[in-house]
Amino acid sequence: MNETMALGGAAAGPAALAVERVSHAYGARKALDDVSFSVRPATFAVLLGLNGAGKSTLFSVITHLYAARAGAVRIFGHDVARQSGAALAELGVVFQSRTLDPDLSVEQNMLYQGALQGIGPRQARARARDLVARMGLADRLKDRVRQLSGGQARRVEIARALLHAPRLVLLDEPTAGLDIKARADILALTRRLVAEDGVGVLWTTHLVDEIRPDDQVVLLHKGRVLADDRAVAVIAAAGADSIGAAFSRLTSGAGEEDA
Ligand SMILES: Nc1ncnc2c1ncn2[C@@H]1O[C@H](COP(=O)(O)OP(=O)(O)OP(=O)(O)O)[C@@H](O)[C@H]1O
Repeated sequence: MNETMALGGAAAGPAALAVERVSHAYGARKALDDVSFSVRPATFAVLLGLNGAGKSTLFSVITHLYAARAGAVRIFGHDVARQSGAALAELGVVFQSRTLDPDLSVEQNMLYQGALQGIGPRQARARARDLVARMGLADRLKDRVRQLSGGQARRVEIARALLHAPRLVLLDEPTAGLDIKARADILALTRRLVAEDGVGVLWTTHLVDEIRPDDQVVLLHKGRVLADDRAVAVIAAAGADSIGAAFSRLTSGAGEEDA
């Protein structure tokens, strides 16, 4: 039985995300080398890797900004290259760089996204209000994004990514640059989406303290998947006593021939 089946069971319908033998290169530089893993629905999965591991490249392939040189990506069974509309309808994305308009209000940013997604204005307004409230920002709906803290703006970005009710959300280093409290808040809110709404999450980070024992961890290093299992199992398989120690053990020396 492979790890994917162990994590979710093979008979439970399509994976929220299936990355199948994906490779990508920038010229001669291999950024992703035969990457495969999957994320079951309603699962919090962590894509863990150091700078340059290939995490952002993988996000670009999953969101179809780049066409993979080889392999396929499926979102709830829909191939992102051949059934992009159906695949992307199930997907919400929070990119690493800030993408809100600072001069528009929180609500205007949300409604703009609603228009892009083809959601009617009444429905978009109601959903925006609900999601912003769930992110703990009900009283900031009419404020300009410029007036928010970095953590609050991140929460708006998460709310915006959820506007079209996707069942899979990708977050690329969402806590980068935030203080400890803001990081913890965003992590807790995102975990709640998994537990209460059944959203599948792929959370990219290089910070091992964001990982819980039961989380799925996909360890990406120099474009290759070195481990894919629950954190406790990754720790045990590496003969380590923490995910940090397992990470160090698994990555030391691995893939040096490509450096
Ligand atoms: N546009 C590009 N052109 C050429 N090489 C690139 C480009 N983007 C990324 N790379 C290279 O591909 C590899 C993977 O980079 P990528 O940005 O995907 O990693 P990452 O894990 O997201 O790192 P970070 O945490 O720093 O964003 C690196 O060696 C990087 O230098």
